[in-house]
Amino acid sequence: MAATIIDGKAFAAGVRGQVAAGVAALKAGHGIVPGLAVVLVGEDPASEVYVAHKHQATLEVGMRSFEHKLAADTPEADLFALIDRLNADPEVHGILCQFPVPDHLSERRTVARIDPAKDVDGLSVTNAGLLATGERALVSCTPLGCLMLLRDQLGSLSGKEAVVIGRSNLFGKPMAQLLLQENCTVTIAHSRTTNLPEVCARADILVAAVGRAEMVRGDWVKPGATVIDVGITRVPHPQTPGKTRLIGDVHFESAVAVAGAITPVPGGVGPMTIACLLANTLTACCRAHGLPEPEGLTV
Ligand SMILES: NC(=O)C1=CN([C@@H]2O[C@H](COP(=O)(O)OP(=O)(O)OC[C@H]3O[C@@H](n4cnc5c(N)ncnc54)[C@H](OP(=O)(O)O)[C@@H]3O)[C@@H](O)[C@H]2O)C=CC1
Ligand SMILES: Nc1nc(=O)c2c([nH]1)NC[C@@H]1CN(c3ccc(C(=O)N[C@@H](CCC(=O)O)C(=O)O)cc3)C=[N+]21
Repeated sequence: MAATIIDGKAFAAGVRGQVAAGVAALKAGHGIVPGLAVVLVGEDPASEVYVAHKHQATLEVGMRSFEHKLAADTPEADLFALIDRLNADPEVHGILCQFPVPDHLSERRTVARIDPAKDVDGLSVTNAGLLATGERALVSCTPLGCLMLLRDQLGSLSGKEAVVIGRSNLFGKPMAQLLLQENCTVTIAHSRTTNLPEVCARADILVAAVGRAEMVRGDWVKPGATVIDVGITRVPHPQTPGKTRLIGDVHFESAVAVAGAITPVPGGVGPMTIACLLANTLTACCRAHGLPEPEGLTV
């Protein structure tokens, strides 16, 4: 039987609808408008596209969007002065600094400068620690989005074998923490893992976040498994010169024949990342004002 193709685009539209309802309720009940600030340093074209998407999506759910584009040679002190202003600004409830940043800046130091209560990427040591100890955190958007898709697809995840390929702070580690919290038996694989195909073949839930196009083949997938493809590689479009297309970490054609359910690229995890960024901004805003958080948008 062919796999279910998980429609992340449609699911994300539902999440954005819930966020919009929460924003409307905050406005009507309390006169509060959640605000998201996105900081982009330098002129990476891919990052500019994402930042434009985020800006549009933020406005569509009724939030304020503050875009800050800084020159590629911006000194760290200037970036930090901006972050300090955003930390202190009561109209800003979420702050995201788009990565990668130019080489003279440090992602670690940049994240550390952001107030953890406004860290809607969930990257700060505080939020990572809260997640790891099972306390209320702001959770990195992409893992949060993947968990929403998995719960929708599978219901309870308890007792399932989960394999996450990739161990980054932005995705792999928080994804593994969330799956552990859901009572999965979690394996984290990475570039030094031996026998990766065998490790993957154990997985009831296989999550790939590597950044290597079509690395995961159908014969690595356990029959009936749920496959979540996080990877995004941009390649030249085969037919249209000057255009690009996106490729996931999973070889879709071979995996779809074996899996029980699978996310496509594009239209799978990517749209959930942006929807969860908005959800996190609403959550941060509610917490900042001591108001109850909307159901279903946090873990
Ligand atoms: N759809 C979305 O919304 C998002 C998509 N992404 C995409 O997800 C992918 C991963 O992102 P991110 O986590 O930030 O990337 P990183 O580059 O930070 O991490 C990649 C991970 O993959 C591991 N890896 C590399 N090569 C192999 C290999 N041959 N076999 C097994 N593991 C390997 C690395 O291992 P090691 O630690 O040993 O080096 C590392 O842990 C990228 O394609 C990115 O574009 C990211 C965020 C959001
Ligand atoms: N601080 C920080 N936080 C991030 O979360 C972060 C980041 N930096 N840097 C880059 C990566 C990548 N990322 C994506 C977001 C949305 C899509 C997305 O919307 N993808 C659509 C397609 C978009 C298109 O067509 O270009 C899809 O997969 O269907 C993809 C990737 C967030 N990232």
